[in-house]
Amino acid sequence: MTGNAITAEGLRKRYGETQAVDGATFEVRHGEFYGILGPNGAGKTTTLEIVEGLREPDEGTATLLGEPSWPRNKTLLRRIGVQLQASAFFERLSAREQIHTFASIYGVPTARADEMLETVGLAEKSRTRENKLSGGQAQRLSIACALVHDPELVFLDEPTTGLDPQARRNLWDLLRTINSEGRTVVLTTHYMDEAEVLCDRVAIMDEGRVLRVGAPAQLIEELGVRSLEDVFLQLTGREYRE
Ligand SMILES: Nc1ncnc2c1ncn2[C@@H]1O[C@H](COP(=O)(O)OP(=O)(O)OP(=O)(O)O)[C@@H](O)[C@H]1O
Repeated sequence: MTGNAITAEGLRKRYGETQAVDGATFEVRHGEFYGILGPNGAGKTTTLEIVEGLREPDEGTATLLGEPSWPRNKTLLRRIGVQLQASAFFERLSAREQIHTFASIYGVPTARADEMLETVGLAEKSRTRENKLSGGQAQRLSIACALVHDPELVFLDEPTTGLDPQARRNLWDLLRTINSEGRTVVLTTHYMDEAEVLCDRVAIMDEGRVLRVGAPAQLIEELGVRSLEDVFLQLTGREYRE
């Protein structure tokens, strides 16, 4: 495929007095595992919402899979997967009912939805209600729902937040598989070790701008530091977790 999976140029978005995104520019290649890192309030979520076509920028343009993100494009929405927070599940439904609901929205056969539950290791929990799933299970269900229509590109917003180390590692394996099947993966995370092991490249964001982009190892070398955590500290002048 030619061109980039995502091109974002000079994105700006203001909410009242807050300049949430202030000229964000970056590109994601097809098949890339791309991380967006930044402290709370850096503008990551707003930037992704603009790229996904869910929010109109005040300025700038975003191109997603070769098409403009805005005005919202229904054909494009079918080609991308957006992981919703576990709190966005339909109330009182079981894991299987949740994913069947997503499948029916996209016209996907229920057998495919059941397969997806199995892929994320939730076949045994299919009859469990959303509010009875553990944190890791709920994250895996939300990823399964985002993948049920076999999108080319997946957006994951802090997929491993709040998980114990073993559950995080299991999810890393799943995310690697998703990417190795040829899908572009864009993820935001608060964990530098996670970005370091998973991402081909990361964009470091602060105050609505992309400060630097590169492969984790390359950034570490360029700045002459020991870890991505140090890169972050050096570029933003602050600890990642405040
Ligand atoms: N709908 C909104 N209305 C008003 N202000 C908003 C809105 N959404 C975000 N903001 C503000 O814009 C700034 C950027 O928020 P955003 O959620 O994009 O950052 P983030 O990097 O995703 O943060 P976090 O890591 O905490 O999720 C913050 O100061 C936030 O308070």
